[in-house]
Order: sequence, then structure tokens, then C-alpha cells
Amino acid sequence: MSQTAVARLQNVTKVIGKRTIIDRVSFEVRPGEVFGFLGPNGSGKTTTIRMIVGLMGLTDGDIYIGEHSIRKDFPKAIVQVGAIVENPEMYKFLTGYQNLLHYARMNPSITKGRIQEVIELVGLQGRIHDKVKKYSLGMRQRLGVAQAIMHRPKLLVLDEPTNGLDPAGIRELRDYLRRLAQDEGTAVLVSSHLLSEMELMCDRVAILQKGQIIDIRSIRGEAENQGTALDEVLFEVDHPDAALGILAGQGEGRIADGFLTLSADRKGIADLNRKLVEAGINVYGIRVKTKSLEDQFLEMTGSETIG
Ligand SMILES: Nc1ncnc2c1ncn2[C@@H]1O[C@H](COP(=O)(O)OP(=O)(O)OP(=O)(O)O)[C@@H](O)[C@H]1O
Repeated sequence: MSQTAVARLQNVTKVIGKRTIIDRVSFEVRPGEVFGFLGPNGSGKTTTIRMIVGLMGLTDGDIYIGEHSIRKDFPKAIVQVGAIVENPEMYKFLTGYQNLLHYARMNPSITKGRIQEVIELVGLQGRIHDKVKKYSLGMRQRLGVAQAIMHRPKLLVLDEPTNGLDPAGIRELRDYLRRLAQDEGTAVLVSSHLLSEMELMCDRVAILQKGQIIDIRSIRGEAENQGTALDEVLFEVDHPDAALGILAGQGEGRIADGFLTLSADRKGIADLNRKLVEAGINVYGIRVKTKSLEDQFLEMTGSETIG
């Protein structure tokens, strides 16, 4: 486990009544990354986020923010978190700036200079002196983010931030979240049930299904070996039929275009290769056809549950 993680979930479990809603969820969010928490409706994203931001207790496992456990050291952990979980409460009859001033008064470490900085970070400088009741949904959200990051949290958590935004609003959200991650080194955790948005916004995503993490991967492609995602693997061998017989019982193997083709994860590829070589088959090449994130998401969660 990386020492530099901003947030680290370790076997986080939530049981409500007799139901295990969240089942041993583990992942970490690193400084300066936008991390997506992706799953179909009802998979448990909101429940997990409520535990991260201290709105709900854990049944088992732990969450660390920096080195502080949310269970054992709650005040020190939570001070490093900024969040918008439910709709941000703003005074609509005040201007954006007056709202920020109001929240800043509760924390003496927030200077006027810092307020100006966050206004620019979320790109509200042109409209900050307008009344909030005149703001669009996207602008209200920017103001919410500005408020959530004024105290320089190490982790910013946003639950379904793209809900209700139009494509332009989503693009703007992406741009200023990336700016925040890059300029301030803030780790950003965003949840969504829409893969397409996560792909545009995030560096890495964890895929949640029925309360369990089924995959964690970088958006740029490489699987991180924490999940059960399988790639299609093509073995170039001297005797494909014999090889298929040797690997019988190792999954759905077939011969296609002269290649022995199977589904396997990284460790599985090494195991299959060893079995073939030990049985006297010559392996000339191994080609891995990594599935797109979308293929995997559809396969894992079922297409009817997306969107
Ligand atoms: N307080 C509760 N009591 C009983 N069941 C609950 C409670 N809160 C959540 N659940 C159940 O836990 C599961 C996960 O819910 P959760 O809201 O975390 O999912 P989600 O991924 O955020 O979905 P959505 O995107 O629809 O909000 C659901 O089946 C939900 O019915």
C-alpha cells in the first residue's frame, strides 16, 4: 500500500439490518489525481461516500485520511476532507462572495486572498458578486466546490457531481477539477454511474457492483490487478489442439486463426504458459487483447444497468 495515499479504504464494510451493503471495499486515492467511483444505481457508492465523509459509521474495516483513521482519530481525519454530498446549502439571497465570506468566518485560517484564489480556481470570478438565486446549477456547484476547498483539504469528495449538468457544464467541471488536482495537489474522489463521464474526468476508476469492488484501473488502460477483470489472451503454439487439451478445465478455451485463445488475468497468463511449457508445447508468442473499459463495465455490470 502506498505511503503517499491521501485516502485509504481498508476492507470497509457496512451491514444494515442483515444486509451487507458494502463488502470489504479497499482502494486508495493519491495526491493530485481525480479518482472515479463508478457503479450502477444502488451499487453502494453513496453509502461508501457517506462513510468517507463521516456521515455514517463503518461496521468493519477502516478509512485513513493521510495517516489518521476515521474511526480512531475522527477530528484529525475529517479536517482534511472537503465534500459536497447532498446539495450544498447556499443562501440564495446573498451573492456568491457573501456566501463564501460567511463560511470563511467559521475558520480563521481562511484569508481573503484564499477566497479569491478558490474563486479563480472554479472560474467564478465574473459572477461572484451576483446573487446565488441567479446562478445556474453548474455555477451553484462551482460555488459549492469553492466553499468545500477553502480550507485546503487534501481530499475533495463529490457525489454524482455531473447529475443535472449539460455537456458544457460537465466539461467545465472536468476542467476545474483537473486544475484543482494539478495546482493544489488535491485528491478528488467523484462518484458516477456514467462511464463516459468518468473516462473524460478521471485518472483512475474503481468499479463497484453490489457493494464490492470488481475492478480498479487506470483510464489509460493498464489494469491494476486488484480486480477480477479478464483479458483475451492469444497463445501462439506449435500444436494448438494439443495445447487446448492440456488446458481443458482452465476456462473457455478455443482455437481461432491458429491461436489458442482464452480469457485470463495477468497471473493466469503466467500459469497457463507454465502449464503449456511443462507439457512440452512450444510457446512462440503471447498476445494480450485488453478490453476497453466500456466492454468490461458492460460485461461486469450488465448493459441494462448503465445510465
Ligand atoms: N439506510 C439504509 N437502510 C437499508 N438499506 C440501505 C440504506 N441505505 C442504502 N441502502 C441500500 O444499499 C444499497 C446501496 O445504496 P447506495 O445509495 O449506496 O447506492 P448508490 O450506488 O449510491 O446508488 P444511487 O446511484 O442509486 O444512489 C441499495 O440497495 C440501498 O437500497
